[in-house]
Amino acid sequence: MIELQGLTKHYGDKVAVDHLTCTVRPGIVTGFLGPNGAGKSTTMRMMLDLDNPTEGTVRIDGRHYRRLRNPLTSIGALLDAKAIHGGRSAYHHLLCLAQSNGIPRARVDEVLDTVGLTSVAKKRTKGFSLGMGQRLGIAAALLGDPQVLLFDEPVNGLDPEGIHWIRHLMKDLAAQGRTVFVSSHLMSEMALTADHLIVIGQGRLMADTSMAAFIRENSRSYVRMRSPEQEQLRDLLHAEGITAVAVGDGSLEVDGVPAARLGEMAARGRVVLHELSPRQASLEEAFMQLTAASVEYHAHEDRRVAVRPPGPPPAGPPVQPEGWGADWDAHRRQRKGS
Ligand SMILES: Nc1ncnc2c1ncn2[C@@H]1O[C@H](COP(=O)(O)OP(=O)(O)OP(=O)(O)O)[C@@H](O)[C@H]1O
Repeated sequence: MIELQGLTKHYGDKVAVDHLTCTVRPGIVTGFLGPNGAGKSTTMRMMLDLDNPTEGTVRIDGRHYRRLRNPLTSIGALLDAKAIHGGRSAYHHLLCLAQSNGIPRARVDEVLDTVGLTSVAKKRTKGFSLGMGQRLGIAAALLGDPQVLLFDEPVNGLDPEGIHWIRHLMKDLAAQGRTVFVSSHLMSEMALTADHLIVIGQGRLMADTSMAAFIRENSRSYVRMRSPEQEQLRDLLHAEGITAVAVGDGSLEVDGVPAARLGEMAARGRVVLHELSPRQASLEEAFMQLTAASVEYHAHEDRRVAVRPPGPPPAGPPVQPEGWGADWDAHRRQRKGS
């Protein structure tokens, strides 16, 4: 597990991480969320001893990072996939890491196979597309077969197939009993991957809870009802002391009463229902609700309009990864499709 105790980081006057105390447990995927500038990357860097805390400690399976004999065999991390020597091949990049950490050479082939890079293992990494770079970074994280894994924005640059792959990889790693700690700005992806969430805002802990509890506690749940006899339905509910709020699209919203009870009431009152649906806010809504006050940079309404005018997006060329890496990605997709 990873234990943070009063972890704090100052950059001059700026408090990037502020007395963070929490434990990241094994056997589950723990998501790490926070608005831009909340201190996620700084926290992850301190976990890996790449930055010194101003105060507080980080322990990996009970030890400080510097006390780990071969760190890669205890903790693996994907922080910045671009931080690779471009002149080296994927194979040599991993081999250097293996040799300096006492990891057998055979493991290099294994992890290349796991991330699907075997066919390009001898190519120089400077030709790699964004998605291939991410896969290579993940291979490096897995190299020492560590019990603890950190992934900072792991789905960055991956196509839908790659995103699906990393989601299942993280779940499998957790199911093997490992500690998996992952940050992402993609809320829909986080909702599908993480079992537990640690949320920070302006460096401070805001939530340390299960995904289900986080959504329940930070969002509104209600039941949506639609009826061709809306007035009768409202009167019926009113008679039972229930307030139904009419929303623009002709439906009613009811807070705090289970859908089953509302359905039974409508049946007893012989009111026809066209819709009776319990609604729960998404992770994104719950996250925005919780962190609204701690967002460092807000978009200015006028500026946003200026940047993105109404109508279809301009017909410029899509941003594509350059070099033969792009071809490799396209071929891989084609192979999958055929
Ligand atoms: N080397 C540094 N020198 C000065 N300030 C820094 C440095 N690194 C980070 N900061 C500041 O510390 C705060 C936390 O930054 P950090 O990159 O950890 O946030 P983050 O949650 O990872 O953000 P994002 O989601 O945008 O990646 C920010 O206000 C940032 O400007």
